[in-house]
This record gives sequence, structure tokens and C-alpha cells, in this order.
Amino acid sequence: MAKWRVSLVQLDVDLAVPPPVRRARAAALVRAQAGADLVVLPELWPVGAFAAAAFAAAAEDLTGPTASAMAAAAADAGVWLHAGSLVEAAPDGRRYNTALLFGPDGRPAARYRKIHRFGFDAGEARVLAGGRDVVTARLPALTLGLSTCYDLRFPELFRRLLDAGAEALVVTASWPRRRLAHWRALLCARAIENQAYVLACNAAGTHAGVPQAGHSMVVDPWGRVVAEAGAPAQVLTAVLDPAAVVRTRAEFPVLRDRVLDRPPT
Ligand SMILES: NC(=O)CCC(=O)C(=O)O
Repeated sequence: MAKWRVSLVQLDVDLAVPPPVRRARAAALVRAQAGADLVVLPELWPVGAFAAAAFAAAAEDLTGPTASAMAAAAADAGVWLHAGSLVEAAPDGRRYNTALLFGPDGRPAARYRKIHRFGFDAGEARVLAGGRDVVTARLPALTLGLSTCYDLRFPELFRRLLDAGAEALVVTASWPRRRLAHWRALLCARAIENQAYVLACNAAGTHAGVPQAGHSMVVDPWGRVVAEAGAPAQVLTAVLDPAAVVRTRAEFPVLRDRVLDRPPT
């Protein structure tokens, strides 16, 4: 089975830079990944995940400027693009934290509305609606399971993704520096317990007064960190071997020993 080249584009979410300029920079970085198979961007990079006061004004529909720019960049680069997430102004009148996946032809391939909203009684938990659907997407080499940032703390979502066929778990994020230790531990745990690749793209820089952790990571199905970024903006690349998922699950078949919440066979 062919190897998969992934690029995690750890963007600096600098809200002093006007949105059209940030959009153009993100699109240019995606185009520069031509030759990769899959490119991933961070959560809510068009608005800043901790800038909840700006969410209403920044909400876009799925044909708006961010989605259009990302679709064009995916097509120009000929890559699968997980474009991170944006604040979606949905047809039901609600706003969601919505992640978008485009195919190499620039066409929408999947949409995931973040299920677990962060902030307790503030931030996105207050101003956005939560999604309900567990979303996987079949790519030529691997089935992706989609998740967004705070979702990482809820292993039951990842079990559902596993049961829906996920072999690589994408985590688009805006995870603060203060909880970097949680980020690293939870990413490895999700990889180990589901025997899946984890592709985690975080934000860099500081926005709304919250320093971001960076440290985007690729973890293999055995739980080994294959690649890890530092704190500043950078593009992290790695090569995935889809056969490693099958091999790990066959050689160390813990998933076979599940007792609770076993999927029907
Ligand atoms: N954007 C987020 O969901 C932040 C999550 C977070 O900071 C945490 O779980 O810790």
C-alpha cells in the first residue's frame, strides 16, 4: 500500500494581521505543500479560537471567503486538505465550530461540527452550538476520523471513530501552552488505545491573550511520536504507512478483547 505524505501547517494565529491577508498566507502555505497527499490546518485560524467575542461577526457560510480560498488552494496543490475549522453561519440559524475537508479537486469531501465545546460557561461553549455527528472520510489510503481540539479529552468520541473505520485520527486544534503536557499525553493515548495514527495540527503564537502550545504532532499506531513541531509557526511533515495500522492491530490485537461497548459484528 502506498505511503502517505502529510503536512501539518502550524499557523501563527495573529489577529493583528487582517483576515484577507491571513487567508492569503494560509492558502499560499497550502499551495506550497504540492506533492503531499494530505495537508492539515489548525482550529479556527480565521478568527482565533479564544476570540469568542468576534465569532458572530466572523461567521461564514460554507461557500464564504475561507471555504472558497481553501477549496481553490487544495485544487491548485492537488492535495487532500483538512482546512482546520471556521465559525459556520449555518442554514439552521446557529453557529458551529466547523471543520472542512476538501478533495484534491477542490470539492468538499466532509464537514465536521465540533461536538464538545470548550469554555465551561464562557467562550465557544456559550456562543456556538455543538455538533452531533461523528464524521469519518475515506481517502485513497486511509480512513480519517475527524475531531477538534477539546474533543481530545473525550475518548468515547474516538472509540466511535474507530468503530466507524478510522485508521488516522485528525485533531485540528488551538490548544494553549499552559496545558501542553495534557496535549502530548492525550494524543499518544488516543493513538495507543485505538491503534491508529494521530495527526494533530495546533495553532502557534498568541491571540486573545492566550499563548498557544504549537507542538503539532504525528503519532503512529504504536504510540511513537513520529514528528513533533516546536512552539513557533512551522510546517511539520511526516510519511505514514497505512499498512502499519493493519500490522499493529494484527500483531497486538487488544481491540479484539473489548468487552464493554463492543460494536456489533
Ligand atoms: N480550543 C479548544 O478546544 C481548547 C481546549 C483546551 O484548551 C483544553 O482542552 O485544555
